[in-house]
Amino acid sequence: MKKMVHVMVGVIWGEEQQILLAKRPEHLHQGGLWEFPGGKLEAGEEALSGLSRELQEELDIEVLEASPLMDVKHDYGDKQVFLDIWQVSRFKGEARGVEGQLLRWVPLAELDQYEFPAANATIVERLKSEKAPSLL
Ligand SMILES: Nc1nc2c([nH]c(=O)n2[C@@H]2O[C@H](COP(=O)(O)OP(=O)(O)OP(=O)(O)O)[C@@H](O)[C@H]2O)c(=O)[nH]1
Ligand SMILES: [Mg+2]
Repeated sequence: MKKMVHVMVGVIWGEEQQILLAKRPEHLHQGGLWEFPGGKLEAGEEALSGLSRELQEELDIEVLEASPLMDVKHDYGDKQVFLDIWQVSRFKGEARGVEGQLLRWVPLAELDQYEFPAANATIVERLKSEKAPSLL
């Protein structure tokens, strides 16, 4: 059986209800597509710690407030992922692409215009059916 990779994924909300997207470098799995920042949970690591660590490493921001949104399992054939998706409603610092990745703040209504890995379709649907956390 293929092993399932546990991935922490952050839906990061900006002050004007935009969401932060990052472009995956071409050479990586699902490269060239847009994604929500995040990465693999390490052995023995708590979910929120893993999310905070990944966002610190990739974006140089400090997560101040986050809550679980949903889980998505997806089999890419070459790789099976368990996406553990959290919404980040408050953070400290200004996000930058530490690993050279392109970043873009995208209004919810424009998410459809971006190409995501297949597993992300259900996340985008879910976000479009909801309002930004600060408006709830
Ligand atoms: N970060 C992120 N990963 C996603 C998304 N959707 C999705 O299918 N994935 C998959 O989840 C896995 C995440 O791995 P990653 O490459 O970001 O992991 P990482 O940051 O820890 O990098 P590493 O390879 O250096 O350990 C990839 O297989 C990627 O294709 C998403 O929206 N965000
Ligand atoms: Mg990553």
